[in-house]
Amino acid sequence: MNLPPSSPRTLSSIKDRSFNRATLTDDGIMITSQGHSTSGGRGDLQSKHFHGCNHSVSSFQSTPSSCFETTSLISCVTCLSDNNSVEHRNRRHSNHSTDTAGLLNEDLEEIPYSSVNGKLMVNTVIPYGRILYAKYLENPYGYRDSSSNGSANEETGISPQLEDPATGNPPASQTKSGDDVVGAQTLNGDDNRDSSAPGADVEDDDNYQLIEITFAKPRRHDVVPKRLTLLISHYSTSPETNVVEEIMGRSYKNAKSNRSILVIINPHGGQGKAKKLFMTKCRPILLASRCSIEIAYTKYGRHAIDIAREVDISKYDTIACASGDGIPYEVINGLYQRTDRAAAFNTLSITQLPCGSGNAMSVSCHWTSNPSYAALSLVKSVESRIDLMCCSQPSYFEEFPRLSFLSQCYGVIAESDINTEFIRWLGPTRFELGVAFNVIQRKKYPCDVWVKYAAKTKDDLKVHYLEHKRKRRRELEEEYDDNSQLEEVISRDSDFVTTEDDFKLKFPYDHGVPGDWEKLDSSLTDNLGIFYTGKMPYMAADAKFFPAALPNDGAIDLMMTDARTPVTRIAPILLALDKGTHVLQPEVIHTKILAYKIVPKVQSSLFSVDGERFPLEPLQVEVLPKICKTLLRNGTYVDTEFETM
Ligand SMILES: Nc1ncnc2c1ncn2[C@@H]1O[C@H](COP(=O)(O)OP(=O)(O)OP(=O)(O)O)[C@@H](O)[C@H]1O
Repeated sequence: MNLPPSSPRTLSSIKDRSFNRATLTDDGIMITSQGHSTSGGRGDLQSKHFHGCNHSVSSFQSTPSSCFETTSLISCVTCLSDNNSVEHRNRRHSNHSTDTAGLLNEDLEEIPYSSVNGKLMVNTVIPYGRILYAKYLENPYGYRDSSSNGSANEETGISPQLEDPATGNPPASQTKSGDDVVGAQTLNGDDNRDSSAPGADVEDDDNYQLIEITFAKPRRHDVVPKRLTLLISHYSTSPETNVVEEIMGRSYKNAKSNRSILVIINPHGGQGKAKKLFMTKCRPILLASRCSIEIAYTKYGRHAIDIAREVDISKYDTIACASGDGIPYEVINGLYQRTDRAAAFNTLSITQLPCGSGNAMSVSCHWTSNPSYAALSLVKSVESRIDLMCCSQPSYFEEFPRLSFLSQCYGVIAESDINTEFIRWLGPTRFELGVAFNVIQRKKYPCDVWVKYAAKTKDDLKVHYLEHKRKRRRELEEEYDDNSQLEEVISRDSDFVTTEDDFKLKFPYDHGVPGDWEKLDSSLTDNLGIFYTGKMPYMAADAKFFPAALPNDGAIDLMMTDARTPVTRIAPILLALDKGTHVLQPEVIHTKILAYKIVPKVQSSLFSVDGERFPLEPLQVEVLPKICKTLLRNGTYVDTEFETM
């Protein structure tokens, strides 16, 4: 428990008057008055740079209703919010003076951490979505933060103390004893501040408590943890309220705090950069949020299957794959092979920190391919249920079918994904080159396909999509405008319990194709170009292959093309992939299905399942509804804007 000072004694005798005062608003902690600055011109520095709010933009940070942003903007508070948001830029330019924006973004980025405790503009709001941790500070009366024992992991020796995000080292301001120095400011007033300076009004000190918050602050393309000490009025809640608990409650609304995470790092992932990306971009955010983390490195191909098969599920609530999409695929399959698999899927949320070359899971679930933003999303996300797909082929189904969370493909895309691995050094370009090469050749991949439809036509599909999406949105936003009810809805989703029955296949491979499945017209399947099924909207950072995919609508999205389609038509279709509008084109078949079987009729080719090579054998797949828990930012996939297409 994070207890306030045990006596209502005031801070009025504290000589130091340099802390900013703040209050809690619906959106975040708002600075209400400035402590006077004695830091040798920080204020000057701020005003000097007043005009330059230089935000960078990344296509996956566009989050109109993001929990990371504030909604009521008194100042340009989003400069402490999502600086990569297109929405943010628009609002900034329409609603606010760039002056204020420039101050917060530019200057705080250039100056050391301690300066965050200097003058912050009045009305600046630090959104709850950015607050990682709050605690009462030790004060001159000897009250100590009773909650600051953190969650250091004894086995790994990982300390929850903040580290330099760039190096992973403790910050220079940490004392040898391990006590945190609050920036350059201490309550005993030995920082040469002039307590009689203007702005040091003392009359209402009774109503303030000294609280340190740690928040995720934009720095260049990333977010990094920063500390800030504030005098926070408890009249912003009620005098009896524990302000720190109130801040933590609002900052982790619908999210689980203090996660216990097993991080699996593929050291070869992301062309060998995965470990460094995790250590420098993700770990500081997780530790600042008081998550406990243990790290396991994959030592050989498919090692993550063994790790997940053997992991002690009582120790963790989350497995975070600091990798590409290959490791989550292996983790899901390792869990599936356990005798206690239902318990494993009920206990653990499987998530990705995008440190690989293919990061579709993070783009879809955390709405970003940036590792630090994904770490922030991880700690703030809602535990949500997603459907998986169960794949059976003759060579392995009797031992264990394979679970797929992302996609299966055959034809042009499969060959471009897998058969271009020898030019891996080209990065994502290799895939695009492969597709272009195969499409120009108009290469055909004959096969037979049977499907069990969930929504057959494009009109049916739109209805299905809108019904499921609106149902969820209605639950979250309209019907449940009261917070307690909203929490009820969200917990209803995460409380869904997987049982062993949920793993039983409705359509076992050896039972043959059921009579109510439809065989697709052979004039199409004998000339197939692309066969692609998916459960997440993005297959890569700029490939919105399945704009109608939903986390748990109980259906798989299928798209197909005919290899005879003229190149002049197929080229614009492929070029529309970043917008997702390719599925609207008449040449593209787009449908929702519950299950399918595909029997290839070529001598040499392959299947790609979640980016892994699978044998050229008949493949039968069915959806397993809501079987897996993951972390979704705001409880949904990234918005694809499919309804407005
Ligand atoms: N130590 C290791 N040695 C060899 N292979 C490994 C090792 N660790 C993991 N792998 C394999 O690396 C593959 C790719 O992993 P991941 O998806 O994390 O990386 P990636 O950078 O996105 O690569 P890809 O471009 O292949 O998707 C997986 O099949 C996994 O089994």
